[in-house]
Amino acid sequence: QLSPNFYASSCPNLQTIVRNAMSRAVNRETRIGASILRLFFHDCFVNGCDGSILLDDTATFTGEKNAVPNRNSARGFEVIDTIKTNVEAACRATVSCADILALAARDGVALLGGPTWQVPLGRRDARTASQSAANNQIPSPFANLATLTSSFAAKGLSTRDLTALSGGHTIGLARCTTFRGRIYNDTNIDANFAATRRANCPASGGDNNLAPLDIQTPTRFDNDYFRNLVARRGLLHSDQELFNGGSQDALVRTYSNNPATFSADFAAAMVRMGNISPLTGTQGEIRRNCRVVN
Ligand code: HEM
Ligand SMILES: [Ca+2]
Ligand SMILES: [Ca+2]
Repeated sequence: QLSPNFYASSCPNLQTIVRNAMSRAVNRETRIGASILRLFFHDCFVNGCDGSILLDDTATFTGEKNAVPNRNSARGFEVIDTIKTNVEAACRATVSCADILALAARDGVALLGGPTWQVPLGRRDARTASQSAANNQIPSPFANLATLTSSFAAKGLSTRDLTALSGGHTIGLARCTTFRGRIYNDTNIDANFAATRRANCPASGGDNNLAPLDIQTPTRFDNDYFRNLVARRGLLHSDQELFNGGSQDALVRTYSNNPATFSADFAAAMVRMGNISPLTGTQGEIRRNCRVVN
């Protein structure tokens, strides 16, 4: 029951406000488009797209920011704060943080050269968060294809959605700790690529050293992620699971040869991910500050 026109009369300039702020943020740091896209994924996979990931921990409230997949990793919260401030100035107490995140993720992708799509709107913000759900329901970079498939199925997403959405790894960076096992132990990896990555990710130490998820075009939203997988240059173990002799090999090849198919599937899958159990109507609230419940 979300609709792209949800704020058409209550906040007619919403999309322009979000787009302008994202444009400034991406110009300042291209990685921010990637970071915001990931925030949206990590929001939607934990009790739906309800802005839960945006809530700060306090003495009496345990949020999701310190869950294992997010701690020292999730970033871009200041940009969401800026957008929220601008949106509140134009349309007080009207637009949810969950919807702002959905629009910002779409705009980040488009600003880095990727597809665009209409974002269904009308989500409301959670008054709760779940660190344990974040730990248990956000997929691990060490997972195999069967586990990734079931993580996505648990959210109503298909294996085709899994593969298309994993194409989000065409932008952004990962810490050594998330891919060390792959570059030292996996055998389904290009030897030169593994050597290149080991140079800045030692067998011990350097846990926070960064490497691009897409070695070719880390700041461009294109289909190079899939070309890398075919060349056995996936950075995460979970990435290469999509092209390792299993059910997704053919689709990875299709995306690697046909950027338009990837773009269309990615956009459609982003809408489906954005539909994961939203709060609507009188559920939840319109948070005034994305970091705290009203
Ligand atoms: C399929 C299961 C997935 C796994 C196991 C996974 C895992 C990871 C890991 C481990 C990182 C690096 C985090 C760090 O080192 O701090 C990362 C980064 C990233 N992920 Fe995923 N991810 C998955 C799916 C997705 C999806 C569906 C999207 C979006 C559609 C996405 C978008 C991103 C982006 C853009 C980054 C880079 C963020 C930045 O540079 O700040 N990922 N992912
Ligand atoms: Ca959530
Ligand atoms: Ca790329």
